[in-house]
Amino acid sequence: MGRVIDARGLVHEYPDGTRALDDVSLAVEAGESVAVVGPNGSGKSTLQLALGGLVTPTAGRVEYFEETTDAEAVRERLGVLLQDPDDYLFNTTVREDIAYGPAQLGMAEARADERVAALADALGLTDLLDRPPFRLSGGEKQRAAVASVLAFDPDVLLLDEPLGAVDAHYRARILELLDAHDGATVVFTPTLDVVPELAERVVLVGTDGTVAADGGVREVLTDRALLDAQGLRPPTVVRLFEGVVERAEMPLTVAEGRRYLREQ
Ligand SMILES: Nc1ncnc2c1ncn2[C@@H]1O[C@H](COP(=O)(O)OP(=O)(O)OP(=O)(O)O)[C@@H](O)[C@H]1O
Repeated sequence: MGRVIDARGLVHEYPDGTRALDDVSLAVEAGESVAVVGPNGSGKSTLQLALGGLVTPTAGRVEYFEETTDAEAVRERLGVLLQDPDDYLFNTTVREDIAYGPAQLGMAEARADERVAALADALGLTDLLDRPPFRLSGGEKQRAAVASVLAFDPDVLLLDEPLGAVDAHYRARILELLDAHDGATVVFTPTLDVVPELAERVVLVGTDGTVAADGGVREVLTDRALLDAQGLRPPTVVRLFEGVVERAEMPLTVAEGRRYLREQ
């Protein structure tokens, strides 16, 4: 599939003059998993909206699948999850919400039912399928929104804070689902602790709306000066081992930290 997303020189200014993105370029290859991080208000959500074709940037352009710069032409291949789950859940029941994408794509009913059941099972929604979405808790809504995006099997997932409201159990489930989502390309906006669980690459959007860093997870998340300059803290595990372990050996996840300690 090659290059799935090729964003060049994105600038976005909201009508009130706020410049949310300033010359952001980002190329994402098929199968890559990229975490977009940055302080509050740096432009992460705006970047996801621009990548998803849901805002038209003031300048710059996004090319999809080396084919087109028209997001609408590839809409069914883009799975976009915005920050607020209420933007997705508008049907009468959770089941209809999850089945909505597959129905829009004309997926055969039996296959769509299967997908709804499998996702509901994986995300603990089976007993909630007949409920109206507005009667769900915050975490349940977020799980339902993630299910509704995964249901139609998009080639690229643009997920703005998909894990914010979910507890540790379902966070792990969602990460497993994303990891298993065959060949999908994922651009997601997680908290720093979660980044090494899924991403290989980190794009750090700075307070000024520019790309402050774009590199490997280890390179970016162990760069204290870089993170300090943006008011960010390294993941908890990195803070624990900072000054004790060289950057090149630094455990990035709890599992890696445990392994390191066992080997001492
Ligand atoms: N509709 C809007 N009108 C004007 N300014 C906006 C609008 N939406 C966002 N902004 C501004 O654009 C900048 C980037 O916002 P954005 O929501 O993209 O940041 P973010 O990195 O996702 O933040 P957070 O971590 O708080 O979710 C901020 O200064 C924000 O105040």
